[in-house]
Formats: sequence, structure tokens, C-alpha cells
Amino acid sequence: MIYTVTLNPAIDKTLKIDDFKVDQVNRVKDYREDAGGKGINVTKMIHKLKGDSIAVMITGGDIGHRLTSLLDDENISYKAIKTPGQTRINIKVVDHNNHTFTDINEKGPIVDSKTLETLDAYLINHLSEKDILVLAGSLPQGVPKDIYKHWCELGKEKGAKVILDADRDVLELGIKGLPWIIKPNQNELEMYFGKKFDNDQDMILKAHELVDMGIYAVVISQGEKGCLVVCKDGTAKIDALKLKVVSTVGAGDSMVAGIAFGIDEVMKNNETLDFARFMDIMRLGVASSSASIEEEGTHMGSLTRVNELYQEITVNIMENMTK
Ligand SMILES: Nc1ncnc2c1ncn2[C@@H]1O[C@H](COP(=O)(O)OP(=O)(O)OP(=O)(O)O)[C@@H](O)[C@H]1O
Ligand SMILES: O=P(O)(O)OC[C@@]1(O)O[C@H](CO)[C@@H](O)[C@@H]1O
Repeated sequence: MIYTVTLNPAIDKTLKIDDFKVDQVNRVKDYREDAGGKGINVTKMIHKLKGDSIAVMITGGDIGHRLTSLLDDENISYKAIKTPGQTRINIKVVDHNNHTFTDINEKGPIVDSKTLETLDAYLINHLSEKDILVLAGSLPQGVPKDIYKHWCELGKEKGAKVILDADRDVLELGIKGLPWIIKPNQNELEMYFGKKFDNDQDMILKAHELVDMGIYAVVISQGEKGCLVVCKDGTAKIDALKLKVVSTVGAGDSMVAGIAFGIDEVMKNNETLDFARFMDIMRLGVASSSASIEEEGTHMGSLTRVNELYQEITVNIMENMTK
């Protein structure tokens, strides 16, 4: 089973605005609402891939109720742990004239320790060595910044494989728990190392420091430039496909979903996860993100489209990229 954790889920309200401008009245051409939050998006994409995933999340108030109804409509499996506060609404402004995608994310509710303890107990009772645990997204107020570190350690104790997708101090502390895979985007990795990278080579060398610490793979997504994969057995670059981009929101989450799904298949079939097999899984990750950016809002790409795009993706192995 692939458990995703979303401590700070949201309803994503995507507003289509042509020529969006700050400091002016903007008129909305069209809008849509999706169940959002990084872990939830991962579970939504795994559902499209016909994999097994449960979105574990904290929800509250009317908006939390609307969120679970949206998930029910799509037959997504979830475990909602209730908090007294209100789930957030995140605004996504899509301007197709200027090709801009602007996120305005709320802070989320204040979550008390009792709610967190319930979630913790759920993970303790459910995780086993057959599972994958995906920890993704920001933390709502009241949650200790090192919670992902704690769950990385719990996952390892239970024999589960942990994938972490977070940013800033939450990523920094989470890394201390040595997750199995991390998927920062380039900007998040630059913030982690406190420096801008003007070429892939420098970034790969720094990412190897994380691999040397014991992380199996560092997957660095680079938007329209594709992604870099750095792991002990090798390094690769996968170029992004040239596509008609409808919404990039959740592209990274779809990539994480493809990776988690691929690894789950390897585990279920008792296959060996060597570098070549991992690169195949990465192709699925890129195909999943590519199929999702062709969709409106935080709607995920279809399995048919993922399979078509998978055929078009090439992995470029980079030799001599370790120290
Ligand atoms: N404009 C684009 N054109 C083609 N492919 C894209 C584009 N944007 C993203 N992708 C694909 O999606 C993958 C993940 O995108 P990105 O690096 O933007 O993730 P992210 O920043 O984590 O996104 P988010 O936080 O919105 O989920 C990229 O590696 C690439 O394969
Ligand atoms: O505020 P966070 O938790 O960092 O990100 C939340 C979010 O922007 O991430 C998803 C896209 O990756 C959206 O569905 C959601 O609104």
C-alpha cells in the first residue's frame, strides 16, 4: 500500500484570468475546484495508474467536508482525521496569455497535538515493510517542524520506504530522518544548500552529498527543463517533453506518484531494483507529470495518456558524475 500524508490539504480553486495583473481588478474567465494538497495529488495520480494508495490527511470544517466530497466523487481512498479548524482554500491563477501560473496558498488551520497523535497512531498501526510512505507538502500551524523527520524514522523502523517532498526548514529537518527518496525542485534544493546553481554538474555534485548520507535517490525536478536523478548507482538527466501546458500545478506530485507506483510494483513482484529498473520507474514519473500538465487545475493525467507519453521519454545516463 502507498500511504500519502497531507497534513495541510486544500481545495485548489483555479481561476482562469487572461492578462493577470497585480494592483488591478482582474476578471475571472472561468474557474474550477479540485481536492488538493501534495499527498492527496499523489494518491489521485496513483489512482489513475490503477495502484493502491490511501491519502491520510487532516481536515476540518465545511471546507474539509467539501474536500472529502470531491475525493468521494473520484472514488479516491482516504483516511480523514478531523481537526477543529477549517481546511484551507488555495488560489491558483492561470494566465494562458502570458503562460504564468501563480499560487496563493493559505496557512491552513491550527492543528492540536491530539489530532497529530491520532495520525501518528494510524501510521504506527498501519505501516509495514510492504508499504511506501509519501510525506508531502507544508505543515499547518501548530505542527512541529521536525514531524517528517519523526515519520521518516518511523517508516524505516517499520521497514517501509519513505519518499519526502517538502521545502525550506521542513525539508531540511526531514532530510535528517534519511528518507529513501527526496524530490525537491531546483529552487527547493538551492534553498537547502543556500546557493544558486548555474549548471547541472554543480547541483549533481551537491546532491551526491545527500546520497552519501544514506538517501537512495535525489530526484531534482526542473519544470520545463525536465529532471535530474542522482543515486548511488548512477546519475541521469531526463528532458521534459514539449507539450501544450494547461496547468503545472501538481506536476511534481504526479512525478512522485509515478515513482511511488513503480516502486510498489517492484516490491509486489519481488523484482530487483537496480539502476536500469529505477530509470524505467523515472520514465513513468516523468510521463505521469507530463500527462497531468495537459489537464486543467489539479486534475491528473489519464492512464492512456501516461502510457503514450512514456514511450516518448528518454533517459540520458551521465557518466563520471560521482565524486
Ligand atoms: N512547462 C513544462 N513543460 C513540460 N514538462 C513540464 C513542465 N513543467 C513541469 N513539467 C514536468 O513535470 C515535472 C515536475 O515539474 P516541476 O519541476 O515544476 O515540479 P514541482 O515544482 O515540484 O511542481 P509542483 O510543486 O507544482 O507539484 C518536470 O520534471 C517535468 O517533467
Ligand atoms: O502549501 P503547500 O502544502 O506547500 O502546497 C500546497 C499545494 O500548492 O501543492 C499542490 C501542488 O503541488 C496543490 O494541490 C496545493 O494547493
